[in-house]
Amino acid sequence: MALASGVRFAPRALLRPWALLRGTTLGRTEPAAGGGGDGARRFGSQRVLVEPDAASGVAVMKLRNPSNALSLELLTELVISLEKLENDKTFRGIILTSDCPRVFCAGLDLTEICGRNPAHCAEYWKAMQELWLRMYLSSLVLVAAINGACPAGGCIIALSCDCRVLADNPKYRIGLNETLLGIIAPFWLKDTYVNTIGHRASEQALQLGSLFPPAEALQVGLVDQVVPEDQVQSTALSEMARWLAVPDHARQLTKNMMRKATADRLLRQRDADTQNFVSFVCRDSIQKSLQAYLEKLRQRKG
Ligand SMILES: CCCCC/C=C\C/C=C\C/C=C/C(=O)SCCNC(=O)CCNC(=O)[C@H](O)C(C)(C)COP(=O)(O)OP(=O)(O)OC[C@H]1O[C@@H](n2cnc3c(N)ncnc32)[C@H](O)[C@@H]1OP(=O)(O)O
Repeated sequence: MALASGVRFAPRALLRPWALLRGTTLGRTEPAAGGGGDGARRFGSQRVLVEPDAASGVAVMKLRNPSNALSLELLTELVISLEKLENDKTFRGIILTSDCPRVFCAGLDLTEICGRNPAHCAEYWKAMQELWLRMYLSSLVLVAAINGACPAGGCIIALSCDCRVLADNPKYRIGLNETLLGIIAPFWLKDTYVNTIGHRASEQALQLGSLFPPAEALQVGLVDQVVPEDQVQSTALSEMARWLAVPDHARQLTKNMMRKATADRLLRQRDADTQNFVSFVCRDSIQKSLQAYLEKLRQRKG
């Protein structure tokens, strides 16, 4: 499997991705609902459903994990689906959205870093880096159709797209709220925020752990459009058409020019970034506060 980073990254899950997917439907195709003609074959896995439309060259990728928390399995399946579309010259763009009601993506799956050993945390963080690198540097146009809450790691996924359309629902807040959990956004995530909303706005939002409701997210430039919920998909398609109207080679080279330095910074320090993450999250104090946060989330449900 070709990796965005070259040769250094070899988490077990990605070296043996199919082992994780045993019993799932990844790689199988089936007719899309209401479809049946050329380009209407969907494929996917347990946690990622892909609805490709060969005629338009656009695939809709739907996340369908509980709360779309970024488990190791979800990260792995996302990378595999992305790679499959990248390698198929039929496709020029992906619309990324959620199949879970009210949640686009709940961010890191905290159960992957709570009570886990350092090796697991390292493997998990490398998978997170890999997904970000692949999405941020993708040659395809990525449009996020954000149809639910989008905190922290969910915001990372959205920020790595080229364009963001957010449903106008005050409960669907977006931002990097890490500090409120007692954790810190890594430098590459901070850089992505700065690239999107500027230095001062990022400084404020990161320190305060701001989660922006739709109107504020639009105002600060975190999303490109806010539309009624039932128009998120159609607006994402219109945005996609606008981006695909540009010749691919010119758009791709320009994207690379804009993003390469940010990605290279992580590529140069990937191992150190992993070590920082592991030593930070494995501290007793951080483990205790993550446990308490998870417990609060579970209780809130009842
Ligand atoms: C220098 C050193 C650098 C060190 C770097 C350190 C860290 C990395 C830093 C940054 C990277 C990114 C970090 C993150 O992403 S942390 C995660 C942040 N996410 C959140 O805070 C969101 C928490 N969830 C919610 O607010 C809500 O669940 C929701 C997403 C708004 C959805 O609300 P809803 O009411 O629809 O659902 P529930 O709350 O009932 O949740 C259902 C179910 O899901 C579980 N769950 C939710 N979120 C998570 C999660 N992130 N991880 C694991 N599990 C989650 C929740 O507990 C419920 O579970 P149950 O079993 O009860 O069904």
